[in-house]
Amino acid sequence: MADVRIKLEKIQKIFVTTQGTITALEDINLRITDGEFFCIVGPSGCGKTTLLRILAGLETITVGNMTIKARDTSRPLNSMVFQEQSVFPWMTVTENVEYGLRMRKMPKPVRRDIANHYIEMIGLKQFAASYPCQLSGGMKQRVSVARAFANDPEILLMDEPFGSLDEQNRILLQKELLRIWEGTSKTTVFITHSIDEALCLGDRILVMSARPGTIKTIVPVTLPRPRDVETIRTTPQYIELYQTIWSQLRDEVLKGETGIPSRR
Ligand SMILES: Nc1ncnc2c1ncn2[C@@H]1O[C@H](COP(=O)(O)OP(=O)(O)OP(=O)(O)O)[C@@H](O)[C@H]1O
Repeated sequence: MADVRIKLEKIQKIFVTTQGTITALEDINLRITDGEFFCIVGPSGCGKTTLLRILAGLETITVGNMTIKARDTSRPLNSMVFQEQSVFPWMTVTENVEYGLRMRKMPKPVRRDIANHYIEMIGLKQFAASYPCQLSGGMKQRVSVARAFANDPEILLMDEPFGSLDEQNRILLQKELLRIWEGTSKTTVFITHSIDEALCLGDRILVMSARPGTIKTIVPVTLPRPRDVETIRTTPQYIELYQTIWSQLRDEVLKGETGIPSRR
């Protein structure tokens, strides 16, 4: 069995605002193993981003413990990909992709090789010298994904990275992400609003409750790998898993909207 990479114990997160306190997360106990693709779904405002920001070290924990095992201290602990395009507009595609490596003072020829490798993998070789303003939204998001992988972090944190893309671009990027991830087996935590996306990509799916976000259930995705995102949706196994997750999520979405659980 793979080593535990991320361990969260009894995590609680309370935000203190001028209007009062907001309990965003409550009693989160979680173990994510090395190389796992771990997806998180949950109703809007249930604390998904807060949880990811805690993992990234961008948010403090009110109560509880977090342990992230680092194998190699010369590598960054994490890289984050956001929903909004977060490329630097004044840098070319290559400069964007190699940014983290440059910050780590990696020699230029080495970082160029790594950047070129990922630029090729995301299909932007012809645009390597282009600036973000010359790229479409989907292409810019590809650059963010390539930069995150080029950085070679211990864990990859993705907050709805394809949420703003159209259906066609989303499918293409899911395929590319799967291909790169399958080649690196990098521990990945991926937030999405889409059960479909979580099923196409994930090894396990955490369904969170409405705020305060707790762990409602964790569903292992038993679909075989390598996965073809175009055909997997038609399998009976996929349909069964979809229904299992939706039945858990539906009540929480309704609770989030109305404050009361559904009768169904
Ligand atoms: N810095 C902050 N200060 C105060 N409250 C916050 C802060 N960040 C998040 N919250 C609150 O914590 C709760 C969880 O927010 P969070 O953004 O983590 O949810 P989410 O599940 O990612 O939502 P969505 O799916 O809509 O992006 C919300 O009620 C939000 O208003």
